[in-house]
Amino acid sequence: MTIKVAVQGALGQMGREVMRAVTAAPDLELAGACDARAEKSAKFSPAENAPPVPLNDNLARLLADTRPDVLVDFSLAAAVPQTVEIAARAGVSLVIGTTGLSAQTLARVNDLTREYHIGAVIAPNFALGAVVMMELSRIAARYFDWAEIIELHHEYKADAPSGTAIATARTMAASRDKPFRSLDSDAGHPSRGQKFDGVTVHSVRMPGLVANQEVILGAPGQTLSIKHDTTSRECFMPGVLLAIREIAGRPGEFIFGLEKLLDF
Ligand SMILES: NC(=O)C1=CN([C@@H]2O[C@H](COP(=O)(O)OP(=O)(O)OC[C@H]3O[C@@H](n4cnc5c(N)ncnc54)[C@H](OP(=O)(O)O)[C@@H]3O)[C@@H](O)[C@H]2O)C=CC1
Ligand SMILES: O=C(O)C1=N[C@H](C(=O)O)C[C@H](O)C1
Repeated sequence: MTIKVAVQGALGQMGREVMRAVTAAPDLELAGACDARAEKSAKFSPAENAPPVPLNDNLARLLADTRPDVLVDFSLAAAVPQTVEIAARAGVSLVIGTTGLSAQTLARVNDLTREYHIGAVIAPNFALGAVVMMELSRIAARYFDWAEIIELHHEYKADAPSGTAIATARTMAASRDKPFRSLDSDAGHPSRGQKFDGVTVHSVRMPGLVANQEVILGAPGQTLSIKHDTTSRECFMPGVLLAIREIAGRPGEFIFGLEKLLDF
């Protein structure tokens, strides 16, 4: 059975990559594309030699016209609350990679999955290597009382810190039976970063980067560094396609984190 997919934020860096990956997958069909900048009802070609697909800046109209099974969203955090309401009412399941979402938005998506019998996967990072990095950091956090994260991204990134850094810090803290330690003298020194669940996070933004994260854990006499480097956005696609295929057959389920779909 072919799964019909629409993309929100289609003209962005990730949206374009998702359209290429969906077009190349034999079991998926790119049904339509939505973006804030799209000309209504325009048609455009998502990849070389690919057939044109409808491109619309009105999501409700696009979903009504093209009837996809799954909407993939890589857009802007502020746009997601409206997107999820429109998709749910249209009975379309969600795969969301947009970061910077509030706790209220996550809770609302959870409610919508049950109310409208749709599935939803939200993952701060779809790169399998990054998910492994987060899992290794979770395990290591039990054995080290000190931890800091340095995340480095391209200069166009809208949010800081990254969704991955926040999720990593939360997962690490949750795996421990006592809080992480840090210096009392950190207070009042902005260059010491920002704490999330006791883990200090530092954000670097500059051209030349895609996405990188290093988790450094410390204990007397030793440190452990766990690092993931993204060199192209292609790395997110196996995770995005996995999420599309899984959620198409899991109505009513809300899944946060790609690790829940992997065999850890
Ligand atoms: N989970 C993961 O694995 C990953 C997550 N991300 C996240 O994905 C998101 C997008 O990243 P990226 O592709 O680099 O960003 P881009 O800015 O390149 O793309 C976002 C696109 O969404 C469009 N957009 C903004 N507002 C709306 C709206 N209201 N309706 C429809 N489209 C809209 C933008 O249009 P315009 O430019 O006109 O504003 C733009 O075309 C970010 O939150 C990023 O953190 C990124 C990589 C991996
Ligand atoms: O904006 C990006 O580029 C990325 N965003 C995600 C995040 O905020 O963690 C995932 C990855 O780091 C790339």
